[in-house]
Amino acid sequence: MASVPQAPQFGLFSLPPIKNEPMRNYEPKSEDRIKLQQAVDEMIAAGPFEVPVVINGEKIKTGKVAQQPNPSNHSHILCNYHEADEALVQKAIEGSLKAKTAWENMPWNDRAAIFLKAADLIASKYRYKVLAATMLGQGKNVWQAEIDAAAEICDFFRFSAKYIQELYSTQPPECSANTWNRTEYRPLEGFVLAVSPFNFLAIAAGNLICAPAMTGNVVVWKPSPMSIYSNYVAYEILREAGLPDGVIQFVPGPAPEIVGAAINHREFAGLHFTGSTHVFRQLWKQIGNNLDKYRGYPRIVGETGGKNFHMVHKSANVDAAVTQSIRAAFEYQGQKCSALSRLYVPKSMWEGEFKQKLLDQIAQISVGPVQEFKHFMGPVIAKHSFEKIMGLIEAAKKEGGEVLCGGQGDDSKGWYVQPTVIETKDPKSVTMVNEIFGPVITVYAYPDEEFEQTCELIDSTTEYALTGSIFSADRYALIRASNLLRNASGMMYYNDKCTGAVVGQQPFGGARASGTNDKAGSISIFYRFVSARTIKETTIDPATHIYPSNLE
Ligand SMILES: NC(=O)c1ccc[n+]([C@@H]2O[C@H](COP(=O)([O-])OP(=O)(O)OC[C@H]3O[C@@H](n4cnc5c(N)ncnc54)[C@H](O)[C@@H]3O)[C@@H](O)[C@H]2O)c1
Ligand SMILES: N[C@@H](CCC=O)C(=O)O
Repeated sequence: MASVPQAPQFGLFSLPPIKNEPMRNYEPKSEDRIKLQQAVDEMIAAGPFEVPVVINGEKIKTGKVAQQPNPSNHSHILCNYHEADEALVQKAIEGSLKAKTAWENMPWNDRAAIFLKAADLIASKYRYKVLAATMLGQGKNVWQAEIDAAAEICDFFRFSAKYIQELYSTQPPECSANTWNRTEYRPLEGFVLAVSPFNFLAIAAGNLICAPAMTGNVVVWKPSPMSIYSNYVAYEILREAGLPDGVIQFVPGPAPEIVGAAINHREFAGLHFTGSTHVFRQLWKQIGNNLDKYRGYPRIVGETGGKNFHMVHKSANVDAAVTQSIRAAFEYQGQKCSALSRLYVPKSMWEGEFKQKLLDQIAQISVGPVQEFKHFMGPVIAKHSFEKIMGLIEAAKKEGGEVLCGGQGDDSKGWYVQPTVIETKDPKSVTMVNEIFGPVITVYAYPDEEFEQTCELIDSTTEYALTGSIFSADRYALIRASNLLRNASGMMYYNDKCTGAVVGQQPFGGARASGTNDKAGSISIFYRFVSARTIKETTIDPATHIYPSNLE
């Protein structure tokens, strides 16, 4: 157990300049390309790796082992990981509560320094290793891995420091005579449970665990079984950067058991979740049922599913709308929560040139294993995803949807699904409504004169409200659609694709069934993991209890 540091801080420190991590290109024959290819090849040859549970800094090999396959080639096992059980969750919680006093007493600049160092380590010494682990484990091609596991994760660490500094500086604007008002932003009492999705390392390690930890909370982290290895690599980097024992406990294992044990604990203070809507709803209900058990009211933060749209107006630039739609729908095989899933195009434009241009560009997309850098698309994450996606394509066909391209999958070596476009005459058909999380878009060619009615249709088609875009060269149409679609998404793009939010630039989150919209990548999220205490100090004592108004 670390002793409680009470280091004096003789200065109000500024942070080093905070900027987005520059993206690298990995063009053929570049040094980055050669070194990354080497890291990928070495990782394939050296695996499978062994990943322990980590509690209080101790690496625990439970002997109950599960596997994370490489989705590009599922006979290749990337890692074997040890699973925790309920007893280890109790140990993790107790250990984190013991680590809490020292952690929350650590001066803010020292806490920040750990995460700033982790960002610098990822950006330099470990860049290729983190990228290789993300490519092989999560089926990302180089560019998608660079977005996530180099740029966004560093951005989360660095911008979080900036936002917390801003939060701590947010103080009451007024003090009456002879008083001093102050606000301190205490961490929550108890521990925070972080439950992360497979698809973004940055969301898991950069946001879900670090937003609470950086504000002084202790965290029990249950990573996704489909991204264990990259998550563990990032965790080890945080440890190398100086994260003390017990502050973040790494607890992989069977989800209902691990999460259930944490949620049932009296000291449960908050859930930081990203994943599917149905799991989040289930957890919220479990928490609600436990309310009498807890010390306080747990904070519940969850970003969940999407059914994202592009709305194209007749004035739009067709080439731009086509290209942006392809990127939004098929990058990372449609496995971004923000991925395009519903495309609305005026009928005359669709039949005129949009449809043909879309199909011509999609025909050039290559799909293949991520270690072959040339492919625009890789595999989907797992067998169950492959089956769900293929099942939804079949369901769309049964409802009369016409498959214009793709519709085929091959799971013999890896889980590959071809980029698929379905045209529907029924704007509320199955693939217009349900989240697919795969490389499939459904197009509805709307009557040219029904632009406004189609906006209302978009708004009322699904329960989700995550991301959406409007393509229009006509500013009046843009404004009209934006007003009609005000509540249809938490992220609205004008003449841009509906994916690709950047920390520090486009705070991310959706509403309705898509989440609590606490906007990761902005100051807002940090308010959820602190419990402010207001302090008023009086310097001059009153002489009497009588007020002037009491005088005759
Ligand atoms: N809105 C966002 O910011 C955002 C970002 C990324 C992903 N997502 C969403 O995440 C989903 C894809 O990720 P996923 O497949 O990892 O999601 P998921 O819901 O299957 O899993 C998320 C986490 O919950 C855990 N989990 C699963 N079942 C559980 C249960 N019964 N009890 C407790 N925990 C359980 C998983 O093990 C994992 O750690 C999509 O719906 C996507 O839209 C949303
Ligand atoms: N922030 C990412 C999406 C993360 C969800 O999976 C984007 O905007 O594309």
